[in-house]
Amino acid sequence: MSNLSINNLEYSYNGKPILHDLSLHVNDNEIVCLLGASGCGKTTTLKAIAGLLKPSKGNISIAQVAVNGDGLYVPPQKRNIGMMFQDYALFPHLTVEQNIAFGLHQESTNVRKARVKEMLSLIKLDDFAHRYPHQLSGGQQQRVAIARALAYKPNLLLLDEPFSNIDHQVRFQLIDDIRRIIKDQQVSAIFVTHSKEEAFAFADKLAIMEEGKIAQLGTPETLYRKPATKGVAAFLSDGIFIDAEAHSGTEFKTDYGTISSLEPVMNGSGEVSGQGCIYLKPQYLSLSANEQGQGEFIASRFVGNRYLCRVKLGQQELEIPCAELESYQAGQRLAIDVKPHLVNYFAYTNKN
Ligand SMILES: Nc1ncnc2c1ncn2[C@@H]1O[C@H](COP(=O)(O)OP(=O)(O)OP(=O)(O)O)[C@@H](O)[C@H]1O
Repeated sequence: MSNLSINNLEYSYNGKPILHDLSLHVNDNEIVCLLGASGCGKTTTLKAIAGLLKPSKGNISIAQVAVNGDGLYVPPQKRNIGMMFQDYALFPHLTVEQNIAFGLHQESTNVRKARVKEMLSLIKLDDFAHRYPHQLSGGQQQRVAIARALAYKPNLLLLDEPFSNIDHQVRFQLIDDIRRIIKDQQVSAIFVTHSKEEAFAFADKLAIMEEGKIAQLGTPETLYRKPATKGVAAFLSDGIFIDAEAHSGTEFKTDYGTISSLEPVMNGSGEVSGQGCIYLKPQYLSLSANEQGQGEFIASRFVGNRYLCRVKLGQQELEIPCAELESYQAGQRLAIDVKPHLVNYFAYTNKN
């Protein structure tokens, strides 16, 4: 069942449309990550859900209760939403347990104490109840922040870049911890990040925003394998687009030879055909020295477990993984071999 339901939302800043016909549905106990280019409207969407701004059109309901739409506007404090923002700092003059208890002032002392104890145990900081925020690491502070956001049992949790100030070495452990905490509390969450790695590690589904609306919502694997738009493909991977003519859903003629798809690429009326482009992902490409080759070697770099060879193809450049350091010279011609894979093909229309 949908915990959050947003339909046809519109919002403009000073007459400039930011959210445009945006619809999004988040199921019970589901973590959805909003991803998209800087400035595409992710934070604006969170603010609209939280009630921090009023959309000009559309409707929002949380836990099946309408909070926006048809002239209705429920203020933030009545939406029962938990928030955890990058700069949503803990109160410095309150201890850990006082921070967690902050939203529980309407509860009896006994309920408050029990809930704080439960939350402290959930975030594994039982022995830190009397510490102040400055006596905690960044990761511990974020665990307290999540406990504070969850303490009053919100219907929905909003997280805006909660891990961006956390050291890279401990970030993915913290992501695992906070995901476990959210799942334990059976709450739905919307999470905004700039990092694809964080999104893949934290979310059940990704919602990619483009031009003020959701371009595609689905599991990370589905979006990666079958991106619905060129924007989604380019956002999730580091490939390039090349022209292609679809002879069938499995055979595509390109300047780099015929590329085969392991599964037929379909559109609404069957297998695709005609002119379009293919999104070439580096992991399906291999290089070999060849004076007639269409690629030009630029340089390679070591990235820990492999090398990346930077190659120029026509006017575009991309980095292709190589297991070993190749002794190519700058400017050397290289042949590009494309392994059969699930091809991402986009038909050309009048628009593109
Ligand atoms: N208070 C404001 N007044 C005017 N324009 C604003 C305001 N807040 C945001 N904007 C504009 O609205 C657009 C969307 O901003 P928003 O913060 O939602 O983007 P975002 O996707 O979260 O970006 P980022 O990834 O950089 O954080 C941007 O072009 C931004 O400049």
